[in-house]
Amino acid sequence: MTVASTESLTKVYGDRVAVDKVTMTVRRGEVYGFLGPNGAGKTTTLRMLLGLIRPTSGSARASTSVGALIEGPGFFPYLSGRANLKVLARHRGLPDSEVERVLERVDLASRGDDRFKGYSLGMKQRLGVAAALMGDPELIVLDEPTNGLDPAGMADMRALVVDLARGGQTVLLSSHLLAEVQEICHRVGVIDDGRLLRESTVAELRGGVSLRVRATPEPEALAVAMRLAGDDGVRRDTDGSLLLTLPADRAPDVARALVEARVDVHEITAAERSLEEVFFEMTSQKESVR
Ligand SMILES: Nc1ncnc2c1ncn2[C@@H]1O[C@H](COP(=O)(O)OP(=O)(O)OP(=O)(O)O)[C@@H](O)[C@H]1O
Repeated sequence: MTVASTESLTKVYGDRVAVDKVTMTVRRGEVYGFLGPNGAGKTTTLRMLLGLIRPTSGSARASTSVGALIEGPGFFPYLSGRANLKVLARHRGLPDSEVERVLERVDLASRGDDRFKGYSLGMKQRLGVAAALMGDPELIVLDEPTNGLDPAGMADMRALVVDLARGGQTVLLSSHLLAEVQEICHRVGVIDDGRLLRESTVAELRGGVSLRVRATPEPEALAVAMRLAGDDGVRRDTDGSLLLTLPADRAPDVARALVEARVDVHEITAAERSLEEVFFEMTSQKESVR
């Protein structure tokens, strides 16, 4: 079930198209990674989805309750984390018990009485997530939640997102870090230069698992590979090995067929493309179309 979606969403600033006909959907229960380099249009898209700015054309809607951490959370520096959340809770008519629940959720309960001012950046971000979780919204939107954090803070934030997802929380997060998205997201929308290049699961995006085969003589190996994986299912890698689009459990079949064809097998391994490779391939394809 879709909890948030955009349809041909567009935002123009002067002569700059910040977001260009973006159509995306976030489904209930998933961690959706909105992935793209700085300036790609992620924040602008999220702000339109949250109704903070108006689209130039197209539409964006969240069909459910939403909590968000979108720009550096505005907390009072001299109040404690707990007191800051209480201010927000009063403002929104929520009980103090909700403050305690979300402080526990982001693992800040024991530091809740410290002044916000003295928090590390990671703790400040986690307090921001706590604020977004107040009132138990079905969807939470996190704009670059790990940006600026040190490695430990990033790891904490990733663990928190994974933990929220395990509890059934739907999360939409933006990131320019491929490794991060690969690690914690179920589905990804790749955005560059305002345009959504692709939307799919992380696994689909990487093109599934393929088998890397190193065998000689090469022409005979290629013929066998094509017979098993189809003409379109074989690529030759730069080092001369063959990449077959076949699931890893077909490795024994491939080995047998090669041996039967009197081909010497030097290596058969499962090879998965990293999201990084796919991303650069995608963005360079886009360049060449221009
Ligand atoms: N209020 C604004 N006025 C003019 N241009 C803007 C405005 N907001 C964003 N832009 C431009 O729109 C483009 C997309 O910006 P946006 O902040 O959405 O990108 P982003 O992917 O979130 O990048 P970052 O991670 O750097 O925030 C950029 O070129 C930016 O300069």
